[in-house]
Amino acid sequence: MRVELLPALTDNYMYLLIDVDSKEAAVVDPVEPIKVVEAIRKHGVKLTTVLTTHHHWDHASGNEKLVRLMPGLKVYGGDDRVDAITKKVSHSNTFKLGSLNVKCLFTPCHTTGHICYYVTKENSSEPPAVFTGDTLFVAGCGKFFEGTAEQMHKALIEILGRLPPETRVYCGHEYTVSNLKFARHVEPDNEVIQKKLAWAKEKCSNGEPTIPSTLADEFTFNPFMRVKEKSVQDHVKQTSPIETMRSLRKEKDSFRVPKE
Ligand SMILES: C[C@@H](O)C(=O)SC[C@H](NC(=O)CC[C@H](N)C(=O)O)C(=O)NCC(=O)O
Repeated sequence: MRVELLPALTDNYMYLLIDVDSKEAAVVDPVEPIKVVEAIRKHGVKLTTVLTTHHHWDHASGNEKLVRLMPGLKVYGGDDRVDAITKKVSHSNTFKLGSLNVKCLFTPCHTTGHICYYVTKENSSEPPAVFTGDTLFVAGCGKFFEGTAEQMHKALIEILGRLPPETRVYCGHEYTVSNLKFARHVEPDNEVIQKKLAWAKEKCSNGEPTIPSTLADEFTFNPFMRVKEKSVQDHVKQTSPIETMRSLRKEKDSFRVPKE
């Protein structure tokens, strides 16, 4: 499989997912359809599928226009509020994209109908990929607009956290630097966070993406995936992972990101 990053708006990512064997492609959250059409032409692939992570305008508002430009597209999503939806999916639904297998992971919390898409290639040593929308970001997670700490704990730890550690994480926004500044505030003695922050600042100053990450790496620097760690629990003065999740989210919602 091949994944092309397509930056959109100010800090969103769309992704072109290509099955190299069949040249069939899907696009994740095509908020800027013209850029998608250009990418399809550039890569000479056949777009058949739209994977929508959630209904927010900065992810789903390009669906209608893309379907008008390319009639016949299948539009997947987990919420009736997703524009132009043709295939409503739920947890563990699977389908094929050429030779790739796509599995839908229901991760409600940022929105009630949020879906992550987990992609594997059979009989291949290629690492899997997961498109996490606004559930899991590099070093952070989405705001709990329509859900609870229990739901985000389930999404991050029990669903995404149990995928193979080498799984590549493709998220919905470029928030890595600000997320790592919050992670550093939570765990000032965590050297992995310091190194990842220096790396992410360098990438961003060169205009390069910090995506993808891996699930194994997220467990080393993402405070929302480290809610079992004593250092993280101590920071928020909690002893349970779910209460730690709740407290971290509350604190980050009003965290003032330092300039440096
Ligand atoms: C409605 C739509 O705009 C979103 O939900 S975007 C995801 C959301 N982003 C923000 O609130 C913007 C601020 C952000 N902190 C930033 O770094 O620029 C979100 O869930 N953010 C996660 C977070 O931890 O802030």
